[in-house]
Amino acid sequence: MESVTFGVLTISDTCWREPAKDTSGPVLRQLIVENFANTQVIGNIVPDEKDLIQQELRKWINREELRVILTTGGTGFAPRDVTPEATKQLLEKECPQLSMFITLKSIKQTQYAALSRGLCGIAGNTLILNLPGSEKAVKECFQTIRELLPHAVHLIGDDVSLVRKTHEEVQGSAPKGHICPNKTGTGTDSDRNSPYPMLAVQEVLSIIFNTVQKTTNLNKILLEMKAPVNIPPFRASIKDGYAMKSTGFSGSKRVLGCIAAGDSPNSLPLAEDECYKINTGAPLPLEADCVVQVEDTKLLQLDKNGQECLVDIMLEPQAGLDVRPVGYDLSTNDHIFPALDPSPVVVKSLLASVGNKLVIPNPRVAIVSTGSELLSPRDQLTPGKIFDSNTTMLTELLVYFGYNCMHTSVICDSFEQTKESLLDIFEVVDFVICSGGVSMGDKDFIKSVLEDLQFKIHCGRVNIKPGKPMTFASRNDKYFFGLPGNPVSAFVTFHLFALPAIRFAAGWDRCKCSLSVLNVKLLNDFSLDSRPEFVRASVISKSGELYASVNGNQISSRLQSIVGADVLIHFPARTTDRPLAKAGEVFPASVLRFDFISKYE
Ligand SMILES: Nc1nc2c(c(=O)[nH]1)N[C@H]1C(S)=C(S)[C@@H](COP(=O)(O)OP(=O)(O)OC[C@H]3O[C@@H](n4cnc5c(N)ncnc54)[C@H](O)[C@@H]3O)O[C@H]1N2
Ligand code: MOO
Ligand SMILES: [Mg+2]
Repeated sequence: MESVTFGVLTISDTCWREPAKDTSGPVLRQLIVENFANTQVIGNIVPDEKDLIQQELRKWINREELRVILTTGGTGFAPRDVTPEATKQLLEKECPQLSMFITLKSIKQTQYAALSRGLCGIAGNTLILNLPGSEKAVKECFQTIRELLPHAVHLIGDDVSLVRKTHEEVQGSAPKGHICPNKTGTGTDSDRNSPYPMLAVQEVLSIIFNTVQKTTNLNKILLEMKAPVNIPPFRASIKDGYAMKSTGFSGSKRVLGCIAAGDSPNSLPLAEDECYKINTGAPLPLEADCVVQVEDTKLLQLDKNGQECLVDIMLEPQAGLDVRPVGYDLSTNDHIFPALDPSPVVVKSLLASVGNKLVIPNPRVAIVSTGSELLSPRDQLTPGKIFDSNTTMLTELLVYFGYNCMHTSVICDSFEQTKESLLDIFEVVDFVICSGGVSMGDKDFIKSVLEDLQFKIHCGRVNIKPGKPMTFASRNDKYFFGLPGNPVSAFVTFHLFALPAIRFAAGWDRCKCSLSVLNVKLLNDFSLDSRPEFVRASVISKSGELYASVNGNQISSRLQSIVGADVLIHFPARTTDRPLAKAGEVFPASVLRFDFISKYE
């Protein structure tokens, strides 16, 4: 619950006199910290005096960032119990259902809960809850309200993004259903808001990982794989030089011939004053056991054909010198992969090195672009039309990350044609990465087609900029990503959601599926948006420290913002406290490409 402060006020004459006796206050503070990451908690103790209670409450209510006050004590029937009376006068709105809810839950533990008079209500942007004084009661009440608090704070602050964030941060038992943020409606004429809740990025990723099935258990396959051959399969020379017996000495030796890489190992007799000229990687003659590099020799004589026939070996030969024994790099039955590395470059190269015919099955992916306005980049531009950049961009991104695109198509904005095409395409692929047609327009048919095809729409909106209407749906082991049509939205959501899903299906570990994240220092101020924003930026390395410069106008239609985009900076949503990301501040950023530094200064 970033930038939210809780206040815990212990109200008790005894504790005020002897603070060590206050156990409920510290317990509450601890519960808050344990349950809501990144929150601040302040605490104080006041006696059962109405004025003093109100004085402290007012101070806290006036603090903008202090959004929840939990009082403990002074709620009972004793003459000096005045917490509810002190609280009531400060409240702008009472929340009797919340007090009733707490009481109903507490009564299940003890009937004495009926003797607590605690109030709940709102003052300014602060929620105030009167909890009883006993440590046990405080713990029980906290459990009761724990899951309601983020939503309550969000509603009071009218801040959709904050509740998303805080909701995720409720540790352990976050509700499985989604909190419905404001502006979620039925999508009907009388309520034209999107019926899809805006999910947080992490929430969508969890859904994806819990939905997508691995097409192959890459880790298991790779870790269990044993080498069917030795590398090298023969004793190989490490140098260009002369192969000989180490039992011979330095001095002049007759050159019996030349052995090149690819020659089969010779088993001819070899005397101590004889040698073979040999190349790096060539097999040693059976009787030789060392190589002396050409730099440590001198040519003494050529024969009449111009071939070397006598050389001076200038150093003492030693057994094993510059020889790679059989299986030195990898022995038969050794594990081929000493560790997990999902990189297709690594996996395919190592498999090639052992002559393994195994092909690791990758997910079958199709790229689909929707839009009646789309023309192939090869066509002539005509009025009202635009060139289709998404098909090329998404196909190239797939290839860049090591996957094949099995199929591409461009579909016009028609329900029937979209439905028919998707049906056909899903016959041959596991994943469709589609762009366009997922927002609120009457030609945006993707979601209704998915429903018609009995796909489950797991996500219809994400709380990010760009990419809000990103849609993820599945049916059995078929997966659909509806990326928004705006080219930059498609670019960003491909990296954030589609790529991790494909990698996961391909057998990658969850933690490796998303792009790597590093910290960058911002070079210029940037106005934060009401949605968390993923901003294209170039990385500049200044004496080894990484800085980021935002790539111009970030409107989601402007594909130019991906030029020189090394990273996507993760900016949090704007809050009243923090409208700006300031130059010099450090932010996490997802690395978009392997060569991710644009400039060294
Ligand atoms: N009433 C609302 N309208 C819109 C909302 C909203 O919440 N309420 N969301 C906006 C956001 S955010 C985005 S992003 C877009 C997403 O739109 P769609 O996914 O429905 O995509 P289209 O409407 O088909 O196209 C949007 C835009 O992108 C251009 N486009 C589409 N495909 C391609 C392509 N292959 N190559 C190049 N350009 C493409 C298309 O021409 C449109 O200009 O919706 C907002 N609307
Ligand atoms: O989310 Mo849209 O992707 O901002 O333009
Ligand atoms: Mg649209």
